[in-house]
Amino acid sequence: MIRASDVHKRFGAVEVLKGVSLDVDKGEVIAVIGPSGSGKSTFLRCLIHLETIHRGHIEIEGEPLVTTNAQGHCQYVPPADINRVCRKMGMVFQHFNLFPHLTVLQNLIEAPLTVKGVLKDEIVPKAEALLRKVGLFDKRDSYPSRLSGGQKQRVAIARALAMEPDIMLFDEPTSALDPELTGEVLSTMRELAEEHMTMIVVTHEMAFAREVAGRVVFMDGGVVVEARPARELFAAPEHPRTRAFLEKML
Ligand SMILES: Nc1ncnc2c1ncn2[C@@H]1O[C@H](COP(=O)(O)OP(=O)(O)OP(=O)(O)O)[C@@H](O)[C@H]1O
Repeated sequence: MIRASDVHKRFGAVEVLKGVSLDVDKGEVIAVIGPSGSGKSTFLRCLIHLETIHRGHIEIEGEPLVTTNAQGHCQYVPPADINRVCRKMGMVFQHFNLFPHLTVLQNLIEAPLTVKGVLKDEIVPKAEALLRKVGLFDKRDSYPSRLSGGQKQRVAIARALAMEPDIMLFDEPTSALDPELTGEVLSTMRELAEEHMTMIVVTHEMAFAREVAGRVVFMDGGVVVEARPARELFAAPEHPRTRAFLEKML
């Protein structure tokens, strides 16, 4: 569950998020769509504290990450709490961000061992089960450089899942892939959605947004223009900007 309200973010003098609000319930799958530069990735990165915000409130699974008082003073919770709150989320990036010097299995177990202090005997079978789930058990001992882009991204998803997050954030997970490799990644994500994982997916894959997301958020110019059930938004966009964007994309 995520509650984000009135989130503002600047890079230097440029305000790229101008009061973004979004509530995501447990088990919801949200697709965030919109033109390039509209602030989609920045918003996602703010949710998991890869970027700091200048104003607004963010609450993850009922716990505050950052609040803003009546005087407009923005305050994050203490660092230990930031880490604990952010560990409730896993993130998958456009460019996979796997550790190149570690094998596939080592990539999966690294954070559970070092960040969570899970015992190796406990995490290895879990990691192996996750690799089976994403269809890559046979790549257990391979290094990332030997994998295709689609395989790397499925490892990245399994690695995020190894931390047992409540929420998964995906930042354009198929944008760096050749078109023939996007399907395998999208079907892994579709499976997660069917298992009722709470997911926010920043994507240019309109078919995925329409078929898998429960709700679609259209962002433009650093604001949420409309956020509605996927079927409704695609069938009858309310805002002219949404309509113009969809006409270009579909
Ligand atoms: N680290 C940064 N420093 C300065 N400006 C940034 C930084 N990151 C993003 N921006 C700017 O913020 C704006 C929003 O970028 P963002 O990546 O969030 O957009 P987006 O909607 O995800 O775009 P795309 O679909 O192309 O990925 C852009 O103008 C971008 O250039």
